[in-house]
Amino acid sequence: MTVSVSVKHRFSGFDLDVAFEAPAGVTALFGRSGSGKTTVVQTIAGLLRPEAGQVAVNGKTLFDSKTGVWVPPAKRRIGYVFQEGRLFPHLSVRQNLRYGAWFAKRGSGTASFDHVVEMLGIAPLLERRPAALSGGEKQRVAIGRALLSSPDLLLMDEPLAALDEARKLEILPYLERLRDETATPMIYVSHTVAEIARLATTIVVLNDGKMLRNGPASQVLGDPAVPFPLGVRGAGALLTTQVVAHHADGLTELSIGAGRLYLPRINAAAGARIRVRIAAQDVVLATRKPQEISALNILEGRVADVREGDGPGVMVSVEVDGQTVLSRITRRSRDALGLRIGMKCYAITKSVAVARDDIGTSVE
Ligand SMILES: Nc1ncnc2c1ncn2[C@@H]1O[C@H](COP(=O)(O)OP(=O)(O)OP(=O)(O)O)[C@@H](O)[C@H]1O
Repeated sequence: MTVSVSVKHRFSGFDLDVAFEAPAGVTALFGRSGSGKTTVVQTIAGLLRPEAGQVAVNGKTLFDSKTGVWVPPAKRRIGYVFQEGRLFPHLSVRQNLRYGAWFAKRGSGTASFDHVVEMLGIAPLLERRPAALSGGEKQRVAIGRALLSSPDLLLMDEPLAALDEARKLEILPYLERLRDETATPMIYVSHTVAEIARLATTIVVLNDGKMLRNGPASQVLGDPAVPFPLGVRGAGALLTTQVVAHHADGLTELSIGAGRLYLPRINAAAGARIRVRIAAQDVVLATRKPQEISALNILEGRVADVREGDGPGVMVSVEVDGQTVLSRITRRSRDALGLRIGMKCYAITKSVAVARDDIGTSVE
């Protein structure tokens, strides 16, 4: 199942020109406010007819400016989840969900009501009206309703933007399950790097209507050239690790090759694959293995890249067992350490520096 998008459109003062393929899994459209994310999603949904280009889902052409093909939105078999759930207020949760199922072609429905309800944890809510749900619960119901229409593609436009931090953390595991347990490809819009790092299989970075990068999540987030247009504070590499053990002092031990990470307890069984995003600004570098230091995470690697930005900082890529850790340090520190590509070095972070919402599950 792939989604192929190539669209050009002009608003006064804004030129959109974007082309990408979204393979199975979650493709995140990522970029600053006004970069064109929603406009792209609207062209896929059929809510905006672009001036030129093509949109195809699973080989089926939905729009082609050359041949004049234009499938109207209601016929596209695309589920759309907006910032706020937009549930029917006069219907119960069960009826809202049934409304989604009603749209599924008879016999073509791949999503079973019970499975969707279980996966999103909404069984206790079925008889309630939307007014009696929290923001996070409403979003879970909205996602369930979209899934039950058995769409070929699920579009989610900042589905967590209206939620506070606690609600976001509550809903992210459900979205991870959705990614891992359904075959429905998803296009997920966000400008929050932590959300993208948790969920994305593929990342498309947009900037001012143009595509800046497109590739597997760990590659894009680990690319030192990407963070600058997005703001250095958001920079951080994505690591795939494996749970080794849970320790009595409340720490979970994760492996990354021969290296070890110790993080505050993670709720996952030994052997589980866990995604961890480590913010570049939280990584300290040393050229000799530090002794008598409180930071628990000391990963041995090699300098793979050193990139200067406009300010006093540089972004250093450290290769650790085939994966990349990014570290943002000053030029002064780079010079003091004499960092050069190929040099052995140690990437150090505190266990408590890794935020809860930067730890997810991973199946790749
Ligand atoms: N109907 C419209 N008419 C004119 N300009 C528009 C229209 N819709 C969007 N734009 C402009 O297109 C640009 C991209 O908007 P878009 O909503 O796609 O950005 P976005 O990346 O989704 O932003 P945000 O994260 O703030 O939602 C903006 O400059 C916006 O003002």
